[in-house]
Amino acid sequence: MSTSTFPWLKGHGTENDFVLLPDPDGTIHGDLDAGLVRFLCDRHAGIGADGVLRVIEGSKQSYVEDGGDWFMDYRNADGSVAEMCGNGIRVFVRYLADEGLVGDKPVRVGTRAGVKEVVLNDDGTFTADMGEPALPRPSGIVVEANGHQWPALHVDMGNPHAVAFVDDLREPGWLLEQPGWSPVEAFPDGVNVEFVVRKGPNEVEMRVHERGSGETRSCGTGTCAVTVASARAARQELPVTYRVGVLGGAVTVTWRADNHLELTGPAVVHARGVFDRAWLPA
Ligand SMILES: N[C@@H](CCC[C@H](N)C(=O)O)C(=O)O
Repeated sequence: MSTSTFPWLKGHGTENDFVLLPDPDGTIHGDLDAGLVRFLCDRHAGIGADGVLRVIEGSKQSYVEDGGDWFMDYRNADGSVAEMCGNGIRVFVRYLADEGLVGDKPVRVGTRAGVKEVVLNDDGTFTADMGEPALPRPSGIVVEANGHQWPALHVDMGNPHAVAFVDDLREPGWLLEQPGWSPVEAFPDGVNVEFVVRKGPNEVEMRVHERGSGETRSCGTGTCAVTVASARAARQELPVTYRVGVLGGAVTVTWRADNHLELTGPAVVHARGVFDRAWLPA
């Protein structure tokens, strides 16, 4: 049964920002209403965020078989469900660590894309084992924005990405709408689109239009997809490490010899409050 007031926190990872909803027993929010998510993420009428991270004990959720120690119930700003969030998972563990809810061991975070292990590093950053990438369609994808088209690589990080190389990050123009893609059947559930420029042998910069959230200042799963596309394009051997610059900062991604992607970056929680459902529009 949902309560009339509930706690919330706000955090970000390289300025990809989230409202966190602690719900350890899964009883505060039931199945989390999409309308509530949209309201909380609204930057003018709500709190404002790219997405919502609901925090449930792994054994108290019923979305996946193995919910890990803690399950990250991720929702995009438009209320849709996504499988995984690479910046969100670091913010999620930042919250758990701040609250003393985890010890020194790697935290097993359950997601709809499987359990991911996250560690807190001595320098305050977090490293997430993001698992193996999949390349369902190694060629033939085209993405389109503002009348321009680019060939793109489909990289699946548990959620879908299309990575396109550009000469200049201004080339795609304003990303106010979801970029188009072809063939349409490649992404039946939509896609996150990354535009990338190479800055050096192991350094790239990117912009991203996220499915369900619009253009954001960073996307962790996107930085992994971009690393895969960049290393493949340069025919680099594994392991390989990239610095990936995003609008909100930079992260480090290592594509390990065992084919796992490891994402390292900052995560902060910077505000908290109590929300009253009576404030929701009728
Ligand atoms: N910002 C996230 C990705 C969030 C989900 C994405 N919009 C989707 O729908 O797949 C990240 O940091 O990975």
